[in-house]
Amino acid sequence: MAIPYPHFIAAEKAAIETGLLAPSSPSSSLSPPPVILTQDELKKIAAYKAVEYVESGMVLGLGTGSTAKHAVDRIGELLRQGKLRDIVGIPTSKMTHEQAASLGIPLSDLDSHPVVDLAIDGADEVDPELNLVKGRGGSLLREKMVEGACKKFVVIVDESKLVKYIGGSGLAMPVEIIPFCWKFTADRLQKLFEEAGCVAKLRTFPGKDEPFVTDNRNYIVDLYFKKSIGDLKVASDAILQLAGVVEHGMFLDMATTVIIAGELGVTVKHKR
Ligand SMILES: O=C(CO)[C@H](O)[C@H](O)COP(=O)(O)O
Repeated sequence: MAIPYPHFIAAEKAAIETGLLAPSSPSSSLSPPPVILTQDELKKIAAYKAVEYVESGMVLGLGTGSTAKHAVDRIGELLRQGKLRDIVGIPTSKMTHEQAASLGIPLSDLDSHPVVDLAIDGADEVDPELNLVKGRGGSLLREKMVEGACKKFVVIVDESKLVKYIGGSGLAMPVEIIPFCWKFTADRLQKLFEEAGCVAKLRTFPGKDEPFVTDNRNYIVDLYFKKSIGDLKVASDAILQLAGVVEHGMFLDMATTVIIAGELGVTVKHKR
C-alpha cells in the first residue's frame, strides 16, 4: 500500500538516511514533490534507525518478520563493510537464522549467551504504554525468550501498528498451544474472554486446511476480540494458567524503545 508522505522535510530526511532517496540538488529552487513511501519502505526506515543502536561487540537478538528482516539485512551490510565488528546474533526463528547465516552474521543461542545486549524486532500492535502484540508471523515463543533476556529491546513498526488498546486492531492475538486436544484448549481460551466477544481460531497455512506448525512444532490459536480484554496482566496470567498453552503474544512491559516510521517522519518513544 502506498502511503502519501506530505511532510516533506521529515520524510526526505528519513528516506535519505535509509538510502531510499538520493539527496536533492542544493540548486533546485522549486518546492519538491510529495514523497510517496510504501508501507515496506516505512518499515525499512524504522529498521535502519534501530540499527543505529547497535555497537561492535554486542550480542544481538535478531527478530522475525518483514520489518525485522530489514534490520538483519542492515546489520549484515554493516558487518560486511567493516563498520560493525564482533557481533553475535541470536535468531528468534528458523527463518531469521537462515537469513542471518546467509549474510555471514555469526550466530549463537541463549544457552551460550544468556544475556543479550540488544534485540530488534517488529510488532503487530503497540499500545500507548508500549505493550505489544507479537506473533502474527508465528515466532512468538522464541521471540519472547530472546527478548525477555535482553537489556534493551527496540521495537520497529510503521504507524499502522499503533493501537489504543491491545487487541484494538481487530486482528489476531496469537497463542501458541500444544497440538494435543487443541480444540479443547481453543474453547477454553475463547471462554476465558467471553465478555470481550472473543473468537478463537486455529491458524492454518494460507489457502489450506492444515494447521500452521511453529518452529517448536506447536499450533497457534488466534484470538479475535470485539472489546478490550481489560487488565492485561490479569489476562496474561489467566491464559498462561491453561495447561495446553505454551505462550501468548502479549509482550507486556518488555519494549524499552519503540521506533515508529509514519507520515510525520520517525518517532522514537522510550519506556518511562
Ligand atoms: O511477531 C512477529 C513474528 O512472529 C513479527 O515481529 C510481527 O508479526 C510483525 O511482523 P511484520 O514486521 O512483518 O509486520
